[in-house]
Amino acid sequence: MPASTHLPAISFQSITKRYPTPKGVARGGQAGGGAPTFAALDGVSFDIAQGEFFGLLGPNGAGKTTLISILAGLTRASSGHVTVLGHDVQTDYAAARSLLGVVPQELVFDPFFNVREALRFQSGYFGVKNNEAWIDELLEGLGLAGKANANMRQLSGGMKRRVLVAQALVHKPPVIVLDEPTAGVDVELRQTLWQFVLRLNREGHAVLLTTHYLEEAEALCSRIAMLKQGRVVALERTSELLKSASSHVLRLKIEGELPPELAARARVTGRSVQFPAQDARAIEDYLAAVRAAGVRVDEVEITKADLEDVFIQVMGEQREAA
Ligand SMILES: Nc1ncnc2c1ncn2[C@@H]1O[C@H](COP(=O)(O)OP(=O)(O)OP(=O)(O)O)[C@@H](O)[C@H]1O
Repeated sequence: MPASTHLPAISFQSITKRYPTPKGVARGGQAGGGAPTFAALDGVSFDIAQGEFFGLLGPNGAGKTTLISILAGLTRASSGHVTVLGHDVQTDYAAARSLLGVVPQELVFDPFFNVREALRFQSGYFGVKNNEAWIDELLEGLGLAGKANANMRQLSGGMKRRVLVAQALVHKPPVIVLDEPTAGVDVELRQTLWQFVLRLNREGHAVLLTTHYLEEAEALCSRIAMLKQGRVVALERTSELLKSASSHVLRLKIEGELPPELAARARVTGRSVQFPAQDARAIEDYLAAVRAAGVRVDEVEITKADLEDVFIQVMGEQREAA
């Protein structure tokens, strides 16, 4: 990799982004006495190292896409700086952009090209010549080889997403940004995509991933930042985050409805409920409380906490603190 190794792949330095407050929303304050605004991002700072696989997580509206838009130079921060391998995304845009491969959330494509042409065009945009060998590798690695001559209009949504990934990687960027790349995507594409991205990561490419699939983040990311209402509320190695959570989870399958005070402490998915449980005493207490509420228990399981449990715990703590 050409960049000097001590530089972070990405550095977010005190990023704040203010938007006008939509009518009827009570959130936020006033910037400089003008129209009311709210902070979609509020002093966000963290670095991603070269070669790191980093996860950016947060509920809807937390500010993930806004942060990525600022990184990609599509949106301007109200204050703060972002650098990509030392290049500022505002003052040194061309250099920063050429080091980034951004896979956007939305399916945007040119309907007049076939797949190979779209990739050649994108190579030209980045000034990369004689790129056929890498384009072939992208087509192969992303399961697109059979569609190389298909027009973009004829592709299914999943295939279009593969092309978007290939387009973002066509200039072999050292920093790869994936904004919810697997939303609504089938198992096969997920596996193809992760295999290919993991290969690039092993070869030294840094990856920034946003996803709502926490099991993917847990499996792939070595470090994770959690955003809530524009602020970083957790920034840790994934292994440390998992250790910090309640060590176990009591999972029950129930018949009936939990009383609200118990439901508020559980993760409820239909008939399945899960309680964070530090020790055997907590497990006994939850079981007794469920029984006392007259709710029938059909299945009981005690398992280790996963990233989703941590996420719910961190977001819950933030809610209580607020
Ligand atoms: N152009 C805009 N004008 C005004 N408000 C905006 C604009 N873009 C985003 N927002 C607001 O900023 C906040 C952060 O939005 P953002 O899309 O970054 O969240 P997100 O974490 O990516 O959410 P999701 O998981 O739903 O994609 C939200 O409250 C959103 O409504």
